[in-house]
Amino acid sequence: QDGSAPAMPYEGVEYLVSTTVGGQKLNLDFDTGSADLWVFSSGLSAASKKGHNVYNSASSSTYKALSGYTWSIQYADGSGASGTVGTDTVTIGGTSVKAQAVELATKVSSQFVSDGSDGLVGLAFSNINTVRPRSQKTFFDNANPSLASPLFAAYLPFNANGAYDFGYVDASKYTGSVSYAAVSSSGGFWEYASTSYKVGSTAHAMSGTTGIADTGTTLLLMVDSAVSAYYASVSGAKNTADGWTFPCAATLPSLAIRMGSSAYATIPGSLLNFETYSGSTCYGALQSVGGGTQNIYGDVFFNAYYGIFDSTGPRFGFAAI
Ligand SMILES: CC1CCN(C(=N)N)CC1
Repeated sequence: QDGSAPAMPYEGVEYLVSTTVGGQKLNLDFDTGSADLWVFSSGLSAASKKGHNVYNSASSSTYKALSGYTWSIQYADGSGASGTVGTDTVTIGGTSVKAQAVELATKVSSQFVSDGSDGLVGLAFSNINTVRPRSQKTFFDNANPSLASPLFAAYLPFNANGAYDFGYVDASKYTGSVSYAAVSSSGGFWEYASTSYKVGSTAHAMSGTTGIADTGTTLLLMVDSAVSAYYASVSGAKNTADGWTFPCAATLPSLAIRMGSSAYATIPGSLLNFETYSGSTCYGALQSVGGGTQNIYGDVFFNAYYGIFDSTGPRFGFAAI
């Protein structure tokens, strides 16, 4: 059954969705860049639990342990978590899954202790789920057969309440028409070709590069050729040990990103100043992805576009918000 759940912005770095697991309410970070649903659990140390809602499987009448199953995940930023596994009823907005694999964290890295989320809902493809000895399905894969349309969508406006829609595209959340990029899921991500970009109106090739639609990453992370070309047009921009900074008074050009083999998605300059770095120096929302040829289009992308994760194809749809 279809549903929509509010997504609340948290400190400009993520969006949290109130989710019930076995009737217990948790604020979870929806992450289309991973495929594990894991929660802070009663098995964590007191220090790790500080400031978080915690799931206690012992007080859920619908919890079933998966004996001998474990999970362990490391994220790109070096953070990580691990623990045990069971199933329980998970409800997000109006969409419920009865026997969803719920991964109970018995260890979490310091980044998660200081983070606002009580865990993650992985919405990438189930082939990268870390549960062993048998990998488990994502909430979307489990819910999919019960949805009117086999898709979910992310509406994440800048510094405002957003939503995740399951089973339908909400035409009230975007303007103009939807464009689509063909997705290759073999790497586990909502990944598509992204082979050129425009800084303002100047186009540049980005041959052999892909992008992933990643609600679990805050910024836009791109290959160095694109990031250098962008900041070459920003006077006073500097690549510091912490990343690219520029004078807060600088006028930032727009960045148009080619999505698949067709349309461009244009991020306005106003969304490309992430935060004050120090004094009158600001920190860019566009930063280097480090190595490789896979760009990571995070929340800043979704601040400009409604994102449609459609399992038909699969394909990724985008429409200006
Ligand atoms: C490719 C990486 C992107 C960031 N990640 C994530 N959102 N969970 C990890 C994978």
